[in-house]
Amino acid sequence: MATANKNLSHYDKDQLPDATDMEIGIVVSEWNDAITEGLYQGALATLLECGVKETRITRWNVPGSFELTFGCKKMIEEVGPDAVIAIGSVIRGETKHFDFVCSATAQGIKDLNVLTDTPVIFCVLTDDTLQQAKDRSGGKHGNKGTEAAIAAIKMACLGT
Ligand SMILES: Nc1c(NC[C@H](O)[C@H](O)[C@H](O)CO)[nH]c(=O)[nH]c1=O
Ligand SMILES: CC(=O)[C@@H](O)COP(=O)(O)O
Repeated sequence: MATANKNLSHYDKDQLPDATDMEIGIVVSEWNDAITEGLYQGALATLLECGVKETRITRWNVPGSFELTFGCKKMIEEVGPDAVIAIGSVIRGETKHFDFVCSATAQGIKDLNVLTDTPVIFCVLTDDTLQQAKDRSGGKHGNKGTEAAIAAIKMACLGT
């Protein structure tokens, strides 16, 4: 289902696991920060609404989405959260750089999910236009940050 047919911010809090004792890490890319800040605010608000304590949410910034993999890896090693949310916004430019950044970031985050025992949530928008990014970070299609926070809560206690 395309995002255009689904509100990214829709969820039923009563259907979620108890998140009151969870430790959540959030690594935020500074590229397109107007977008990534919107994603971060969506994720933060949802985590707090679902009972995660603000003192147990750790935020680190990295320069761009390509650095999210290293930032999440370092967060896992040094903080040891129950889950990490990787937040980025990649917007297509004139060259193929978009394709390489998106692919490397997605593969790197996938690799962390395979190689570590900590779930890393892919909250990276990969848009052709700024408007598409705005629509998915608190706009008409909701906020992928909300979706990512819900995924983090669910994955943090998977199998327990
Ligand atoms: N163009 C975008 C980038 N580019 C920067 C890379 O992510 C990386 O920081 C650089 O190549 C140095 O390693 N990053 C984004 O997050 N979004 C973009 O639109
Ligand atoms: C995703 C990017 O790296 C891109 O925004 C850079 O723009 P350009 O391809 O015009 O150099």
